[in-house]
Amino acid sequence: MRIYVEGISYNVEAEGKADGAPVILLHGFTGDHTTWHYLRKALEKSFYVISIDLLGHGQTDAPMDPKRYEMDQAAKDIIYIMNELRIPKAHLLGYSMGGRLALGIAVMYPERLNSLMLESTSPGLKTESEKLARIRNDETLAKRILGEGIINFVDFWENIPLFQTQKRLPDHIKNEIRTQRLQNTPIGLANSLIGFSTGKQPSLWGELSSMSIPVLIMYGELDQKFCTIAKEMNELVPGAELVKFQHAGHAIHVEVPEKFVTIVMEFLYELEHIS
Ligand SMILES: C=C(O[C@H]1C=C[C@H](C(=O)CCC(=O)O)[C@@H](C(=O)O)[C@@H]1O)C(=O)O
Repeated sequence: MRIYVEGISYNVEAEGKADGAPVILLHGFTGDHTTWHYLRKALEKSFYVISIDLLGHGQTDAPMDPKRYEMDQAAKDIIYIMNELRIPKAHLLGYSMGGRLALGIAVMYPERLNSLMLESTSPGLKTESEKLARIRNDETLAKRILGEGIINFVDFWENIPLFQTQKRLPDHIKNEIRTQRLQNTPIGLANSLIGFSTGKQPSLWGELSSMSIPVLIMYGELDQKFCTIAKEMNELVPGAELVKFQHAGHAIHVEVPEKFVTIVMEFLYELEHIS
C-alpha cells in the first residue's frame, strides 16, 4: 500500500494477523522491504507485520532535499505511518541503517514501542571529529553514486569488507541481493547517505542508559566492528538481551535466516506470552 507523509509516497507492506501484535521491520542502506521476506513469512502467523521501504529506497519516494532524510524527519514519518495504520504501539526491528533509525525512534518516541530489536547497528559516533570524517566519507560516496551510476556503485558496495562473508552465500541469494540493490535510484541512495549519514545523526550513546523498553541486540560473530558496538551498547542499555550469531557477518537475517527467525520469534513470543 502507499501512505503519503507530507506529500512523500511511502511503500508499506502490511501482512499477517490483523489482530496480532504489530511488528515493524526497517531495512538497511541499499535495501528494501523484500529483505525481510523470510522473517515476514514466519511472523505473519502470529503478528501483524509492517515492512516499510525507507526514504530514497525501494518503491518509496526519493526527496531531492537531503535534509528530508535526517533522523528526526525519518522517525516522524514512521510514527505518522503507525498513526495511519492505527497502531498505537509496536515491536520495532531495524537492520544496520534501519537499526539506527529504530534506535532513534525508541529514544524520541519510547511510548510508541513495545520493544526494540537491533541487528548489526550503531547509536552513532561519539566525537565531532569522527562525525565530520564520516560525513565527508559519505558525501564522497554520494558523489560517486551520482557520478558513476547505480551499477558501478553496487559493484563497489557489495565488495566492501563488511560484506565479505556474503561471498559464500548461494549464487541465487547473492543475485537476489544485487538485483534488489540495483532497483534503487542514485539520488535516493546519495541523499540517504548525505542526510542520514552515520556522521550526521545525533549520537545516541548518551541515551542508552535511560531506555526502559525490552531491547534485543544482535550481531554476527564475524562482524568485528559491529560486534564491538553491540557489546558496548549492551553494557549501557538496562536489561538488554545480547545475542551473538555464529558463522554470520553483518547481514545476519540474510546469512543465517533460520537462526535469526528463531531468535526474533523467541524474543517476541516471550514478550507477547505466546507459547
Ligand atoms: C560501511 C560502513 O557503514 C555502512 C554499512 C552498513 C550500513 C547499512 O545499512 C548497510 C546495509 C547493507 O548494505 O546491507 C550503512 C548505514 O548504517 O547507513 C553504513 O553506511 C561502516 O563501516 O560503518
